[in-house]
Amino acid sequence: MSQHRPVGTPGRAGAVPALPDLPEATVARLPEYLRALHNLAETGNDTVSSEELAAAAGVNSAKLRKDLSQLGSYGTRGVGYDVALLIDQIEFVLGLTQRRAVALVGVGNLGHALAGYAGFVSRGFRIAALFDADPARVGEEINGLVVQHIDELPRVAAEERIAIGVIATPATAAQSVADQLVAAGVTSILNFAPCVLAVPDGVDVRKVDLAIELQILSFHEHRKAALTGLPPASGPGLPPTGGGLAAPNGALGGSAGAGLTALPGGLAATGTTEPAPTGSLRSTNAEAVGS
Ligand SMILES: NC(=O)c1ccc[n+]([C@@H]2O[C@H](COP(=O)([O-])OP(=O)(O)OC[C@H]3O[C@@H](n4cnc5c(N)ncnc54)[C@H](O)[C@@H]3O)[C@@H](O)[C@H]2O)c1
Repeated sequence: MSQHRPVGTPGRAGAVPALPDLPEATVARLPEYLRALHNLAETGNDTVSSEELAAAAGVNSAKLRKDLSQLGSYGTRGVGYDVALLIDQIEFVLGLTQRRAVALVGVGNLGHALAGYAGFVSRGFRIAALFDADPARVGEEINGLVVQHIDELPRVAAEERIAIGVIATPATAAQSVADQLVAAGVTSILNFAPCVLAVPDGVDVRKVDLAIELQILSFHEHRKAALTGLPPASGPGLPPTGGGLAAPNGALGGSAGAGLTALPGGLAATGTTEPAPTGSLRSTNAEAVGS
């Protein structure tokens, strides 16, 4: 007996299929399952157990079973999940059954790398247009696409039915670019600029900031050093600042490395990390990495 109960009815002309209202954390894990499933399919696997899929996706198997049950997918006892069917279900829920057109704004260092990234196409997206404000960049061809002036955005967005805008401009230009994208009808934005964007209701913003990811890893390094009492691997410390946070000396076993300075309220500052720029840590937009 098949234990897959598909949500909605993919492909039924004229019908708006029912979609489950999934927790954001589940939505964030679905692409991981999809990537693992595509790898399994490519290596000739027709079925997969929840344990195998969980290991391939790097999550806990109970969490995976719970996530997939919310899609109406329970697997078959003794057999596992049908790989092709689960790919279809996840792609349907993520809206990947149609190739969405993406516009990239800001074709500098990062924009060049993104424009040349083959992974977008294989994961269901089509970079349909590249824009920049610098006349020196307009007309340049990257991966078969010609960079257009940002003033062309409204026309091109309508012609290409742009669904998603990617911002790779300096932070100072990002809000104005977001406003232009929204005015052109774009309702989903992936923002690489280190700033918070204000957008109207109904517009989704995801933010990618590798520096924030590094800062989070830095916190864990910092904490490990405090717990073990070993000096951090990064070498000699900088002069203590009031901006850093660390565990209190006493509570975490005393000598947590050179430069650990007790602060009122059970926090301490070490001289081992530079203070984080406050702007980059204030975000109301969803983080696209590590959320
Ligand atoms: N998210 C991350 O992990 C990450 C990593 C690296 C860089 N960044 C950020 O990405 C952004 C781009 O970085 P970069 O190194 O590619 O910068 P860059 O200066 O090389 O490129 C920026 C491009 O944006 C264009 N631009 C500026 N204003 C514009 C406007 N109003 N409309 C259209 N185009 C405009 C410029 O002409 C330039 O070509 C920066 O905000 C940077 O901080 C983010």
